[in-house]
Amino acid sequence: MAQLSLQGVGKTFRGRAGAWEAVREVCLDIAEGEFLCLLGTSGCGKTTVLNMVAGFEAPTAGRILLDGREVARPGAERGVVFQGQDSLFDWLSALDNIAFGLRLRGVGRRERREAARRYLDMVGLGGQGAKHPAELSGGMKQRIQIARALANDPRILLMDEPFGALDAMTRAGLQTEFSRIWRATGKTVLFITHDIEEACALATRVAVMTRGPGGRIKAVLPVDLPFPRDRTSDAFMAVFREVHALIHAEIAGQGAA
Ligand SMILES: Nc1ncnc2c1ncn2[C@@H]1O[C@H](COP(=O)(O)OP(=O)(O)OP(=O)(O)O)[C@@H](O)[C@H]1O
Repeated sequence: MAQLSLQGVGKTFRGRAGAWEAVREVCLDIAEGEFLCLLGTSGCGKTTVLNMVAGFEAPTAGRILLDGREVARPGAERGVVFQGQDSLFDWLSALDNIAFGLRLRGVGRRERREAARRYLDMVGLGGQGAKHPAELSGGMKQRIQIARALANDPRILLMDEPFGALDAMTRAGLQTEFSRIWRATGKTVLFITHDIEEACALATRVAVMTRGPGGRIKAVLPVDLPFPRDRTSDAFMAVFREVHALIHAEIAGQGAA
């Protein structure tokens, strides 16, 4: 049984501007420990899908099952890492930001400090836990967000373009590190991106969406390449080209055919 199953999921927003169909009939089965990248052009509905899996939004069609049970609300077994770096609490140190969820769950001070230190080390920021968000670079803040999500020990990480706002070199470095962390922890990851290279570097499967409105899953491609991945290898280039062709058909408007 898939850990996470999206079955004919649709979302139509209704507001003052009228109805807007963001996604239509999205079907996806994600196995435990998988790294699935949801890739698509801007506005195709990627964030909408992630928000529904997170339980922030309810589907208007179909259903989402987690371990066979319908998702109705957010839950601690799903950790979310957002786009950008604004979700950290400015008034808390890096360490206290990481420990925040544990504190809410009533974990004792010593235990949560130990856990926070462990995850701070894991994201390569050991010894920098006393710094506040204003004293951290963009890449460091994203590492803290990842550490904070991991500290809650979720079964699934939901990540919405977590490296999108970073410069190319920082982004590539964090991709490599996060891939290592994923392999070490065995978490299931649903990762949203519009970056083809990022998807090919990280994913075990890439799900390509059609362009919006009413974005659907156009194709799901397995990326059967060993980790750590060599982005200059012929095999990597071949996968990149395949995904690129699917995405560019969408940009050129041939996708619906
Ligand atoms: N709350 C909302 N009310 C109305 N329309 C919405 C709402 N949220 C999203 N939409 C619309 O749904 C469509 C999909 O938006 P979504 O943010 O899911 O796309 P995306 O693929 O994540 O885009 P991007 O890559 O640019 O972040 C867009 O046309 C957007 O305007």
